[in-house]
Amino acid sequence: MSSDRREGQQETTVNGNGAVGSNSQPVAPTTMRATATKNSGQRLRQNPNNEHRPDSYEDLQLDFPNSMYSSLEKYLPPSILVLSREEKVKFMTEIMLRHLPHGERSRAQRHKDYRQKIISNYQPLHRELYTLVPALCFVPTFINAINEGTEESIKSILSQPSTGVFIDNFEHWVGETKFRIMRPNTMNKYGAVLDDFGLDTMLDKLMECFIRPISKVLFNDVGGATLDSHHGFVVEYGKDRDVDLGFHVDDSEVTLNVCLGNQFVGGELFFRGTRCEKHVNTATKSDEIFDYCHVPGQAVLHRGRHRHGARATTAGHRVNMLLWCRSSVFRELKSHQKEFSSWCGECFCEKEEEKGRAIDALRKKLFKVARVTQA
Ligand SMILES: O=C(O)CCC(=O)C(=O)O
Ligand SMILES: [Fe+2]
Repeated sequence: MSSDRREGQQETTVNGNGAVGSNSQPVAPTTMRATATKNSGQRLRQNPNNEHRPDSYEDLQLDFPNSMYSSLEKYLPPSILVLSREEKVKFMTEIMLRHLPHGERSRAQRHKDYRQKIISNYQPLHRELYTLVPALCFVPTFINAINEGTEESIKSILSQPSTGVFIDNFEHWVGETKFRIMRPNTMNKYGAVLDDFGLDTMLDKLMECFIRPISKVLFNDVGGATLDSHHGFVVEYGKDRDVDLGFHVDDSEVTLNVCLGNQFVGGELFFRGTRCEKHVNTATKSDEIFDYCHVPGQAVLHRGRHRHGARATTAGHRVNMLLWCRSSVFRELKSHQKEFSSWCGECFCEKEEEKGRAIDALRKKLFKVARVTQA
């Protein structure tokens, strides 16, 4: 099976822990280093200033994930904290850039240029999609449940359909201008990275305001409560498009998969149990087999490490939007702790077997003691 299937072609990005991200987030240009600001001699604080309330950077098109700027702000020296938001951005970008290895910096530069080219040439058909207006995108019951934010309210809407996003316009533009776009992954020859088309701020909001509250309840064990970056893209299947998608795990903690349409036959998702890196190729247990038929307008939310694939779309045209949500906190913790995979079906079984063996050994020991005392 294909594990972390995008690894081969990821644009490496820093996502807080130095962990590899995919090509979701643009990163800073190398030239910014050469044009270092007058503040570049300043150093970060050793400890965060937890009293400080960071600025919001959500509305800006930034070189690193927006949430990283808010987090880093607590470490700014007092003389920088008083500067304008733009100056703080410049200072923090320089710092983050300094921590990128050289090869990644030039790759980052190319990706930034690539995005800039798209943004300055592409005319969005539905500009309203670039700001997430909940009332236009979701049914009221969904919004109410998120606002309530309880386990009960979240669970009550899990089978509710959520509305789609129009993406056909991208492909039309790509066809007309013959612009060579980067595909979302190595397995899909069709589809597009939504973040490259300027939708990253909107998708960040979707993740923070809607996916994170749900994941906090459902997938807390894989960092659902701390999702802080994403990779958003669309995939297309059918005649003259991709046919199916092999068995794989995603480079995400939580994946949102929304079926946008249109009419199609086939394309079912098949799930085969959640696995950590060590157990990704182990056998499937019968209770882990789950097949799901896509329905336009409906979304599936699953752990990224839940092994899955998509069967052939045998007729029509299927378009799905994927939002791979990641948690830098979870990845950081995982890299330091061995016992960090309670969510892996195989680790769980190994633990249960171990427990069984320990109980067996204890029983035998007690039995022996009882026999000795009886004799
Ligand atoms: O085609 C689908 O619905 C699944 C897509 C998917 O699993 C992915 O892109 O990671
Ligand atoms: Fe996937």
